Amino acid sequence: MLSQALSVLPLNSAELFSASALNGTAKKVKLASNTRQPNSTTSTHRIGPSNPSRKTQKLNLEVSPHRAVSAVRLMRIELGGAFADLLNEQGKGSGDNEMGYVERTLGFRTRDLDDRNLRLVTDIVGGTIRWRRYLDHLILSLCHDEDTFRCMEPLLLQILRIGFYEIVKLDMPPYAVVDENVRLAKVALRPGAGNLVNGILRKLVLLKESNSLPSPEVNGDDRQQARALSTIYSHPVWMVRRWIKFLGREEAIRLMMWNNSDPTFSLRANIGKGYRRADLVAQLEKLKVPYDLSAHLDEFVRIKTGMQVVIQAGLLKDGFCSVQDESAGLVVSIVDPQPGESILDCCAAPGGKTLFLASCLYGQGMVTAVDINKGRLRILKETAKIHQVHNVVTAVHSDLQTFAENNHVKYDKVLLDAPCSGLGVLSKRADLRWNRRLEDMEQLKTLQDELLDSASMLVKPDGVIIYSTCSIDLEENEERVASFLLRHPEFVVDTADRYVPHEFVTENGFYRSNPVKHSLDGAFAARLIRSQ
Ligand SMILES: C[S@@+](CC[C@H](N)C(=O)[O-])C[C@H]1O[C@@H](n2cnc3c(N)ncnc32)[C@H](O)[C@@H]1O
Repeated sequence: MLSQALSVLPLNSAELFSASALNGTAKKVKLASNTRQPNSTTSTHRIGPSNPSRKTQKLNLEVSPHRAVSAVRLMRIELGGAFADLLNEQGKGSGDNEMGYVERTLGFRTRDLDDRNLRLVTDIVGGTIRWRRYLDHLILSLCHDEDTFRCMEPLLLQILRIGFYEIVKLDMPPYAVVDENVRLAKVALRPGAGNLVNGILRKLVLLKESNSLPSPEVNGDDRQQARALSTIYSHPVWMVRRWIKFLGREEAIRLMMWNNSDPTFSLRANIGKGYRRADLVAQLEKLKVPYDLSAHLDEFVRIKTGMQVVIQAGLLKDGFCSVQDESAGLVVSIVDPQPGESILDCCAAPGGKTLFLASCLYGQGMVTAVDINKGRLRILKETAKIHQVHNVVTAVHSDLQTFAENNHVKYDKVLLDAPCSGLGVLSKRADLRWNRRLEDMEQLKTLQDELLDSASMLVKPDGVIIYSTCSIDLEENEERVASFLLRHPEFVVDTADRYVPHEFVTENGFYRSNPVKHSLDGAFAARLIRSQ
């Protein structure tokens, strides 16, 4: 299925050792030698009894652990498209699991990551990915020639990107950054790699200190201007061109700046388990995590920092709360679930909206959660149990089209949270901008139309279908709805005004959150009533 082909899958380790990080070309690369002799500070340790299965490992105390882990994680992401944020890994354990990758890639382990190091890894990885195009522009301009850049080993390139990001965007003390990254290159690769990093980073420091970092001129025709902006704001050219066309240049720039900013996260108190926002707030205060109450949704709070603390306190694992952006919570407001209703969630996994919908039923009614992806559906089922809403959730593993053809039950409400480009969530999904291609948009639109047709077969007379995406793209949103209404005149728009604050309602009566205006992820929903 196209949707599966477009999804971002974690990297398998065999690929890690055979694919090229550069331009997606499949050439054999040597990341680091596993036969390297231990250097003077590399000692052999048996890691404690907490994991007896571990064999003797080389522990390197010389390199800074967060840089080594960041470089390896960056390679994994670039080579395989894994998620960039720690939320997708299991809190503290993520550093531990990751050490296996570090050892296989670099030939040594580092000290285990403490909380501070974990935060640094998240910041460095997220920022380096976001700014990749801009950083590469700087690196290229400081390389001896273009070939040096194009043929650079993946690990060396990541070390340079980290150094450039730390100096240019984090304004860290430059000579400490140079020393640390030179050491990493020397130990993980070879002395000559360290010399190269030293030379290039020192040139960068001089340019920065004299305020003369090279920046492309924004002039020429539309394409040339888009190219320059795409380098300055570090986005793919096709996205920049598309946003300039649909949003205008100034708004496109504001959107890119939002995408490059540190993401904020929202937490939803799990009412299914009897917790209210006041309980969540009490927990956050106990943990000293700063928060803001959501202005739009009763059970939500926003946090800018402290996600690690929340994870480690077990609030997510125990089902006390969920991470859910308010923009997604507002889609559930558009569904307006009521106790006793039968609701079909067509593309449900991993279940963010299903769980919120189910908790609003207070034990009466049913959410049928369909998804084509078995693994993601398993997560949905497990989380429904933890959240104690499993009594009102039925999970069905199926292609929606097959389900619609074979299932004769009709539902009061049908939510189609369609597979989409994710262009509304680029601030949180740092790597996504580099994985999307213009060609994806056409394929996604076809899939969205097909899924809408299937979903519409499952709505009762007078029932409602809600079409939603986490995209800000007109063609995936308004245009899909317009095209659906032409094919299905039996549906009419029910304006979103009754369900969400007016500031989120478009002139056509749809729900739309705008990252720049609302400081939330971008999302869209249309509520359509079946008249016959
Ligand atoms: C945007 S995600 C859904 C997110 C989910 N609603 C949530 O809030 O967590 C889209 C989902 O559509 C599923 N999907 C894609 N094609 C499908 C199909 N033909 N039938 C059923 N599910 C499909 C994908 O597996 C994916 O889980």
